[in-house]
Amino acid sequence: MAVKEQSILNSSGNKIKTTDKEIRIVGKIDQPLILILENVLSHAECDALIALAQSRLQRAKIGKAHQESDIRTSSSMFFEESENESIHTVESRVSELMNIPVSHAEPLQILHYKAGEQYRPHYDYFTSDHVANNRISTLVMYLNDVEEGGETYFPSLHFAVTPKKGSAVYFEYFYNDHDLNERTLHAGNPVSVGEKWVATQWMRRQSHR
Ligand SMILES: O=C(O)CCC(=O)C(=O)O
Ligand SMILES: [Fe+2]
Repeated sequence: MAVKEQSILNSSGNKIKTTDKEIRIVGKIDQPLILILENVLSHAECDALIALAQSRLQRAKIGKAHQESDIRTSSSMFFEESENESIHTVESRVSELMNIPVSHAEPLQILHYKAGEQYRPHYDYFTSDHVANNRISTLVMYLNDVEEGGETYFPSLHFAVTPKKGSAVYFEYFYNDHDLNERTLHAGNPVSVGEKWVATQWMRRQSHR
């Protein structure tokens, strides 16, 4: 059996304490490390992020050419770094939780899916050969409860995470073993009923800001 690779997060025990929150680990896969986390954001913080994002949403643009694409049919926006008190609080907590300095963080992204919208299976890391400062980990925070559908789905692991307001799924893909990284392939399943709001934090290997 291969040697277990080091993970970024210390996930022993059933909680992770940050300066201002006690986050509960309610589910876990080991290799690659995937954690289901509760109490990452308060309901008030979820509502505030949605309200701030709502007016600034554009049709999701992905890829170098920034074309609209079927890969992701949701709408998205990015907050400016620490653009206000609540964004700053969330960024600081998330960086503590993910055990990566905030200087490695990409801008916090908000995604909004309406019924029928989805994000097809993808890797969060860049797969081209010469990426100098690739992504290493992701936190997807759920800002609302979805009536039906909209799970975050890991097809290689046959594992689905149901969105729950204030909860999150964490995963990392900085492993030397490429198979482990590839197992983090994931999708946002189509929303069947209702809508879905998430905030995504991607972390880079080195400073990005
Ligand atoms: O909406 C989801 O459940 C997944 C979002 C996602 O994969 C991403 O933002 O990279
Ligand atoms: Fe993703």
